[in-house]
Amino acid sequence: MSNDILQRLTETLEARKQASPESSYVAKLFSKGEDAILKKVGEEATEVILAAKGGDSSHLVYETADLWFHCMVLLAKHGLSADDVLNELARREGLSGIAEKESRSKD
Ligand SMILES: N=c1c2ncn([C@@H]3O[C@H](COP(=O)(O)OP(=O)(O)OP(=O)(O)O)[C@@H](O)[C@H]3O)c2ncn1[C@@H]1O[C@H](COP(=O)(O)O)[C@@H](O)[C@H]1O
Repeated sequence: MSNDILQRLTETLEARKQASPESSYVAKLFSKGEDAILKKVGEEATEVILAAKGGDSSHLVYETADLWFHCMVLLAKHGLSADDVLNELARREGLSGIAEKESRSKD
């Protein structure tokens, strides 16, 4: 799995912060402020649930991409990026490894 797309998208989102609102979808969303971004995250999360219930796997992937994308816009708004989330997941993986080793050593 490659994180290149996340890196490129992160750079694009950062660049959109300086762009004029009418120039692009992301620039317009940034200009509307955090509540507009949060609204999109909420809508896309609902669409993911409906897609999962609908049983069409390609639709589920499509809606999940929309949700991940809007979460990345939200992270960018807060000066964060996908890297911060990946680091948190890596940290948890490390923790779960430690917990697993601890439980094995007790056996
Ligand atoms: N990955 C995405 C991406 N995923 C989803 N979307 C947009 O998110 C919106 C999804 O919302 P909806 O499904 O509700 O559709 P909508 O009715 O058009 O949305 P609203 O106008 O109601 O907000 C659509 O307008 C999609 O085009 C995205 N827009 C942009 N990107 C990436 O962001 C980059 C920068 O985008 P621009 O700012 O448009 O250049 C692009 O190069 C892409 O890589």
